[in-house]
Amino acid sequence: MKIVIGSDHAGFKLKEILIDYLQENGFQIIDLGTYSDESVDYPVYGEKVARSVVNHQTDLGIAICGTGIGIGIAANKVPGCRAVICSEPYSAKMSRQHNDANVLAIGSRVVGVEAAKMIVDTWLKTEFLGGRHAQRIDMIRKIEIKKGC
Ligand SMILES: O=C(CO)[C@H](O)[C@H](O)COP(=O)(O)O
Repeated sequence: MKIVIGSDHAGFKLKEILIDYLQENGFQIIDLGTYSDESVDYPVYGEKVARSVVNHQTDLGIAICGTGIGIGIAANKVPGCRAVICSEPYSAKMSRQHNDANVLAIGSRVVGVEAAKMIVDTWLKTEFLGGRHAQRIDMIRKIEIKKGC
């Protein structure tokens, strides 16, 4: 599975740790930056990660900023992106099963490294259930069309 990952400066260190962790576990990683802890703007990286997934260059995306909130909001502005901001594994699991979330946003200032690994593990191994949930995803897509996205 090909995973795209991106962060701002606040998420940089956690991004590097998760890249090593995921590569050790057999995932192919595309790292869209940032590449240091010099201050940058999270919307740039949220958009990059979301576009990579929505354009099918990668299967799923991980986006990290200080809280996960800003980068998750930015990612969700890209039509077709369903980013979820998660700080515990239950929501990570449900976001895949029910919402077919395609980007996971994590707050490096909110969750510790081991918790982040657990959230990522859960999210990546859980599959979308389809059925009634697929109809609801279709309704979300229709909202995007209505907005003229
Ligand atoms: O969490 C974030 C957005 O939701 C950012 O990482 C955070 O706002 C960056 O803050 P600073 O520039 O003070 O390091």
